[in-house]
Amino acid sequence: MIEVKIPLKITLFGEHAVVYGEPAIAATISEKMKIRIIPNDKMILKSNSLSIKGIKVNLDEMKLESEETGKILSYILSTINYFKDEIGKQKNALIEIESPVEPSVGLGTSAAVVVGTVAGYSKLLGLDLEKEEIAKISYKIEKSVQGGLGSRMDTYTTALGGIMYFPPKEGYEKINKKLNITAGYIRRIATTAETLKRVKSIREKDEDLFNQIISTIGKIVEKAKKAIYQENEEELGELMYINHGLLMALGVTLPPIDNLVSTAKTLGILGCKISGGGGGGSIICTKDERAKILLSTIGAKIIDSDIIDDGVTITEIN
Ligand SMILES: Nc1ncnc2c1ncn2[C@@H]1O[C@H](COP(=O)(O)OP(=O)(O)O)[C@@H](O)[C@H]1O
Ligand SMILES: C[C@@](O)(CCOP(=O)(O)O)CC(=O)O
Ligand SMILES: [Mg+2]
Repeated sequence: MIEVKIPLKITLFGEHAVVYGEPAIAATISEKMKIRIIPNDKMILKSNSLSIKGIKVNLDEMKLESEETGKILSYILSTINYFKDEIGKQKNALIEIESPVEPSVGLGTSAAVVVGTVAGYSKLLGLDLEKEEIAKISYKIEKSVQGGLGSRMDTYTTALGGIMYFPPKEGYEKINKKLNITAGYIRRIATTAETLKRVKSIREKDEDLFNQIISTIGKIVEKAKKAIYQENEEELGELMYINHGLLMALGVTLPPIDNLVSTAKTLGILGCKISGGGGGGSIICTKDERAKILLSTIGAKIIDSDIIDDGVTITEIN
């Protein structure tokens, strides 16, 4: 059996803008997804956290049919197909996913699923991929499932681990600094793929205005990078509020989250913002007990958001 552990991630700064070539900063947290790959006579997927709405059962073939099923399976199926079509290798396995959170909460669950499956399945196929290679393949797969939309941020962060700065357009740089964050999430209806399409349509409506917004986000990211290196938590917090405001301008925030963020500012919490794809999902604040209380008032689930250095880990258990 192969067991893969993949950390979830928070986006500190620059989500959405990174998709259009701007810089971003993300970090892995102590919440981890586990994927076990067990050789099997059939290809089977098992997951502890798939809430599938509107299930239909085809009694002729005893098959489960649902719109959600396609969405849920897409990242795994594309990974299996990648190795079949591009590498010419295939082996049946039971793929078991154990996630500490529901799918699609802005914590990089899609990247974790892809990175974990690429890491574990390639091992089963006898390939010994470096973490960077896992990140590269996973990025390609995640982007293709999302209809060609998406950045390298989530897959590279979850594969390589730590606080990661992504310069404009390409590359990455690990930031060896400490950061303390409080985080939680609320359920969201739209997936990141769907939110990305909506953001793209805003761009098509007024490209000039859109470019102004995302380039300002890019400037915030560069200032935030400096603030992290200088351990200036006040500056960092202030930049989180500004980044949130621009994400609101892109239409990816929600009223309860906007209220929380502005209440947090009034209370003197150093910084808060939405994190990830938006439309609900994750909220991060500078570490503060009051932020936990605020998150609970909107029904958010608090997560273990200690920033860790690990990326994906693969263990073979015989
Ligand atoms: N526990 C899981 N088991 C199987 N697939 C999952 C799981 N969690 C997430 N996924 C996949 O990731 C998709 C969600 O991606 P996305 O909306 O980008 O969420 P996130 O913002 O957390 O990355 C789901 O539709 C599903 O395909
Ligand atoms: C919105 C985006 O910048 C981050 C999405 O993060 P998540 O899937 O919501 O965890 C998309 C991307 O970078 O590919
Ligand atoms: Mg995702």
